[in-house]
Amino acid sequence: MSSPTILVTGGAGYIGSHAVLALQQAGYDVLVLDNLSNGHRELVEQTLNVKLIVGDTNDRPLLDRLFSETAISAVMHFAADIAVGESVSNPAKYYRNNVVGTLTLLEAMVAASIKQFVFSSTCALYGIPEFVPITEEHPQAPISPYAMTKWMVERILHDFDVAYGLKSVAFRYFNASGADPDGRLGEDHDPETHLIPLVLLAALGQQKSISILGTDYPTPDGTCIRDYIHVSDLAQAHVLGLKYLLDGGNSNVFNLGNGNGFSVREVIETARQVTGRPIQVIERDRRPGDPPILVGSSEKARQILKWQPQYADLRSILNHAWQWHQKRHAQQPDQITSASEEMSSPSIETLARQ
Ligand SMILES: NC(=O)c1ccc[n+]([C@@H]2O[C@H](COP(=O)([O-])OP(=O)(O)OC[C@H]3O[C@@H](n4cnc5c(N)ncnc54)[C@H](O)[C@@H]3O)[C@@H](O)[C@H]2O)c1
Ligand SMILES: O=c1ccn([C@@H]2O[C@H](COP(=O)(O)OP(=O)(O)O[C@H]3O[C@H](CO)[C@H](O)[C@H](O)[C@H]3O)[C@@H](O)[C@H]2O)c(=O)[nH]1
Repeated sequence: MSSPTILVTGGAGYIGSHAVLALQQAGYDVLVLDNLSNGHRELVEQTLNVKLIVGDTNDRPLLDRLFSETAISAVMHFAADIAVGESVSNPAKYYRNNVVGTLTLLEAMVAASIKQFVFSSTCALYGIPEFVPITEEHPQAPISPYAMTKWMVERILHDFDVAYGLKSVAFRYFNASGADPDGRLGEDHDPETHLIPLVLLAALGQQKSISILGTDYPTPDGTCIRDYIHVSDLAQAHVLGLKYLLDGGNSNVFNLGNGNGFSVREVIETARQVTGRPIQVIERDRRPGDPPILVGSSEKARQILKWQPQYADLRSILNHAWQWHQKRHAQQPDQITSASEEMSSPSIETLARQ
């Protein structure tokens, strides 16, 4: 019997490419659909050796053709625009790509009778937490258009189950980070907005400094606290979520985090220790749309999916990311644009502790 074929949208991106690798290792056949707006062709075609269809989730005729030509068992949907700050200044882009694009994909799936869907949601839909660690029952109150797009898709998924029997698992990730422990894949966005890669780029000398975006949050050191989750652990959860659906599981939502919060300052300090390099810091104003603290409980995923993260400590996350960044920038010594470099001028400037 041949293996089920899984369509991975956004498989040329950061988390999607790690999921493709995990799916391959679990014995699935994989097909990637990616418009390469933020992804990497060579990652799919060379590193992962998987067929890439360069196309858009908004392209319904393409999706219809794809679903009629290939027997797809399930869809794993990573394709989206992902920058919280940009979603505040350009919400139209986010509602179109993340909501309309997903709706188009779901309608094509229903038309083709493909009934299993794994979705990249976000902990950002909880908004400013009323309690931590955040469980799946925590009230939802998104504070950015990005988070609102994920909230809307989760509502659509609920209604598509009731009306069309489409079964879904939505994973609400906390902060995806780290890189494949064997160094094959990593985080490669341009412009880069995420803290950990930007800190490591500063350690590498690819960025002059790292900006701390807000030092007046109601947290012990004034900087935002996040729950960093290793991308390979996320990928493993997706394989388990897929199996759960293919085994006949009902639609469900799961948090994916480690339950430990680290402040921006703590991440930078740990990065100094892991890399052994000085990292210069500039303190700037807050970035719009950032909740002060996001830390999650993933007990539900552990119990129902039997998910067991392998790399739960921040040092492993930073270490794997550091290995990958060193390799990546040794090959291509280019300069990555940091989204925060284009933001407001610094309020205070501090040189890093060495
Ligand atoms: N990175 C995180 O910490 C995080 C946290 C929570 C949720 N997520 C979600 O996880 C998913 C993947 O995030 P990532 O960090 O890997 O992002 P990424 O930008 O690296 O990957 C997204 C991929 O989707 C592709 N894409 C975008 N729009 C598309 C479209 N309309 N059609 C086809 N391809 C399209 C891009 O080219 C890119 O390769 C996203 O849905 C994101 O919202 C990420
Ligand atoms: O140069 C930077 C970049 C980020 N930060 C801070 O570091 C923390 C983490 O920021 P990231 O951009 O790395 O991650 P986010 O928490 O904003 O976003 C991630 O988690 C979100 C959920 O909160 C979304 O799902 C989003 O897609 C995903 O990238 C935030 O407090 C942010 O303000 C800085 O201080 N300096």
